[in-house]
Amino acid sequence: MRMISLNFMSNARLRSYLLPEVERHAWLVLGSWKENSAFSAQEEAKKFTFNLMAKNIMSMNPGEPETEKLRREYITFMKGVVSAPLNFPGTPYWKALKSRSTILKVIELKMNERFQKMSKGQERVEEDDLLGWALKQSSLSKEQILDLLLSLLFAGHETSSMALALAIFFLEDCPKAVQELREEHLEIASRKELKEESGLNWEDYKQMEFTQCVINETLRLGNVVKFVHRKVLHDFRYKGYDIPCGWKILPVFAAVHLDSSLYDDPHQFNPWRWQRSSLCETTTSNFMPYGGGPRLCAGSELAKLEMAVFLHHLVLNFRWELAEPDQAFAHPFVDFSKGLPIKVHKNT
Ligand code: HEM
Repeated sequence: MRMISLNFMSNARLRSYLLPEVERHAWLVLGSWKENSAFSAQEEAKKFTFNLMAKNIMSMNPGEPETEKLRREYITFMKGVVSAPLNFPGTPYWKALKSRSTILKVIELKMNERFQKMSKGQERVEEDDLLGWALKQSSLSKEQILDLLLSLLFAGHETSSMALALAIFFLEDCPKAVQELREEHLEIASRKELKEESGLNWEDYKQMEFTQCVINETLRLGNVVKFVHRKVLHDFRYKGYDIPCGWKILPVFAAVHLDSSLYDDPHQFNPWRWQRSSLCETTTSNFMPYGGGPRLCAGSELAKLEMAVFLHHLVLNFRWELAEPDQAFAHPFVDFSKGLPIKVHKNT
């Protein structure tokens, strides 16, 4: 299943297929923003990443009733994922279980429809999605495919939308970074205008150097995934402590990312720290927002691309401010208590 995910988000697919898709979905969301009216930036970021995933996993189109229903079910599901396990009508846990089974039914329906089409040779070119790929892998059972699609829909939109919301939040408080970001993207946009090109390409993306610093700093300070679960496979000794085989351990990334011996002034949003070459080389031990080892995030390159492309159009087209004060908290997933309400003004 990991191999299918990795192939689906391979470098070649990112360049040729997913980049234009990401840009199209970013525009769909940003194009609907209304001047001077307050809305939840977190919800908008979720809409962007969810629609992108739903389209590329199961060819579900943004805005269509079934896609909207699935998105709403997902929101209910997420609200109950970390609630007390009280399974009686009305509790968040009960609602989450109901939503999970509705989501699985929708995926199963899509799977059956596709299976029928494939057996009749009626598959359409635009349905070159993850579901199609998974069905062609005869080694996967129906349950495994359901599990793969559900996991990717979850892994692929909750984290990157939160990272994007955090970037919007940190940047709002750092006008100098917004200014530098805007200059970088204006340069890319004017170069494209000279060449009479439309639509971002891979070379444009590779020019987004300061943007990558903003993304790194957002992930370091925001800690979208604070820790992961691991099981100890053999006895080992760490810093004088004996850790026995079979124990569960939680490597806490946030502790590393906010360690003042590794990062100066670690609670400060400072994207420029990533411009220093020594830190740019730091990937595995000091900076691990995508985890590490054999379970390293399969979608890290897609996540970076999503954030960079969204930020490109955001800074080129809008200025924004918080419509009311809000704060990110971890419970244990990072969330904004008010959904990060913002107001935008179009750049003239
Ligand atoms: C900023 C955004 C993201 C962050 C911070 C993030 C973080 C992580 C982390 C920490 C893990 C490791 C979990 C563990 O070791 O137990 C992980 C796994 C995973 N992520 Fe991401 N992720 C992001 C975006 C994405 C996206 C966009 C996708 C897919 C479209 C994705 C797909 C996956 C998958 C499939 C795994 C499981 C890998 C495996 O177990 O083999 N992630 N992610």
